[in-house]
Order: sequence, then structure tokens, then C-alpha cells
Amino acid sequence: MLARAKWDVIVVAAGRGTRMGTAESKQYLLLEDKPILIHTLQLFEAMEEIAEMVLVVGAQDVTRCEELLLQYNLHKVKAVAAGGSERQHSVRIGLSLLHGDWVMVHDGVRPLVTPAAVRACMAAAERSEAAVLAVPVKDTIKQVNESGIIVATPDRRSLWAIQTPQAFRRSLLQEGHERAAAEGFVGTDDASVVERLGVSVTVAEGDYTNIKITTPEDLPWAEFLLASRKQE
Ligand SMILES: Nc1ccn([C@@H]2O[C@H](COP(=O)(O)OP(=O)(O)OP(=O)(O)O)[C@@H](O)[C@H]2O)c(=O)n1
Ligand SMILES: C[C@](O)(CO)[C@H](O)COP(=O)(O)O
Repeated sequence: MLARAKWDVIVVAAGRGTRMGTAESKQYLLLEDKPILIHTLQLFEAMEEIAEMVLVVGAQDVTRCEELLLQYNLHKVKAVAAGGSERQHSVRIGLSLLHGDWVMVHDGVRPLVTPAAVRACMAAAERSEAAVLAVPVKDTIKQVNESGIIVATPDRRSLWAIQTPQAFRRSLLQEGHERAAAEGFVGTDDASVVERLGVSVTVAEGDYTNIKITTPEDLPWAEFLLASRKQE
């Protein structure tokens, strides 16, 4: 039986990609034969659980992205909006354009997320109203002060590297963003604005191939992972 399409997705791609160090914003760099962002959008386009998407991009890229949507037949993207100065602002802009009950937020530069991982995140959110994809950290993580001195070594067993998508009942995410804006809070992920409401956010275990393409060495790694999948 086909799953009911009940999830909407905000794909955020309005960043400048400064850590990548390229003239072209990293979300438009080619991964194999098409832009990284297109890989990401095609993943959700193909999932029957997804009703519609909103794409949030740099103001200068709105027209370009509208043309890409036509070129790649990305019919579920119902709007392309100009983002804000921070990722959180871009999310909030996307959120204002959606009205379904359930919403996921996904980084446009995480093109390698799998449908199975997305489904695990959606299922966890449908149980708890808020869930994020994550993986246990493999390295020892330490807190270091401004002088470069280690001040704490958290127990690694409790540490997870948080990914996207992050999935929520839309009204909850909306409340979190409104509270954060009113209080001037800016976090680095979407769960943080919901945690501030005192809501428990569930972790759904994803996989280590769902990398965020951030710095130059991530590009060959993404190419390798994509090629490896084709051989599976
Ligand atoms: N104001 C912003 C900042 C980031 N993003 C998006 O959020 C995702 C994760 O952000 P990140 O990897 O940090 O991308 P950039 O901000 O572009 O990278 P950098 O910090 O190196 O400039 C990316 O898809 C990015 O385009 C966004 O939509 N709006
Ligand atoms: C949302 C995120 O991908 C979770 O790990 C991460 O916080 C984004 O951080 P960025 O600095 O905006 O890439």
C-alpha cells in the first residue's frame, strides 16, 4: 500500500559555502553529472511520502533555481524563496510557506541521505513529534578553551553527530522558531529551537554516508560514496 504523502520538506541552500572556498556556492558544484543540490532534491522528489517541498536559496539564485527545477522535472518543489543571513532564518522563511502537519528540514548540501534514513527519521518524529538523524561519534570529543587547553572530555557513549533531515510536527517547529526569534536565539540546527521549548527530541540512527559537503575534501569523498552505491 502506498504511504500517504503527508510530509513536506524545507531544503535549505541559501548559504555562501565559505568553508568550501570556491567562487561557485558549493550547493551548485557538480557531483558526478549534476549540481549537489539537484541530487538532494531528486531524493525527496522520488519519495511517495513527500507531498511538497520549499527550496530556500540565495536571493541571487532564485531565478537560476527555478530554471533548474524545470530542467530536472522537480514538480514537488512548490516555491523557491530567498533565504536569510543565518541558516535558522532561512528555515523560518521556508516554514512560512508550508501548511501541512509534518515538516522536515534538510541541508541542500547533504545529497547522500538515503530514503531508508529519511523514513527512519519520519517514523521517529511521528512517534515523538520531533526527531533528528544522527550517528554515534567515532572520535573522542573534547571541550577546549580559547587557550587551546582541554577542559572536558564528555563520555563518548553519549555523543552523537547530528545530521539532517530533522523532522517535526509543523506547529511545534513553528512555535520553536517564533520563540527563538522573540528571544534572539540562533542555533545551528532545527532541533535546538524545539529543545528550548522543553520538548524531547528523538534521535533516529542514520548512517555515516550522510555527509554534509562543507570543505574541499568532502567533494571526492562524496564522489566515492556515490560511485560505491551504484556498485551495490
Ligand atoms: N544563511 C544560510 C546558511 C546556510 N544555509 C544552508 O544550510 C545548509 C548547511 O549550512 P552550511 O553547510 O554551513 O553551508 P554554508 O553556510 O553555505 O557554509 P559556510 O558556513 O562554509 O559558509 C546548507 O545547505 C546551506 O546552504 C542556508 O540555507 N542559509
Ligand atoms: C544542521 C546541521 O547540518 C546539523 O549537523 C549543522 O548544524 C549545520 O551547520 P552549518 O554550520 O550550518 O553547516
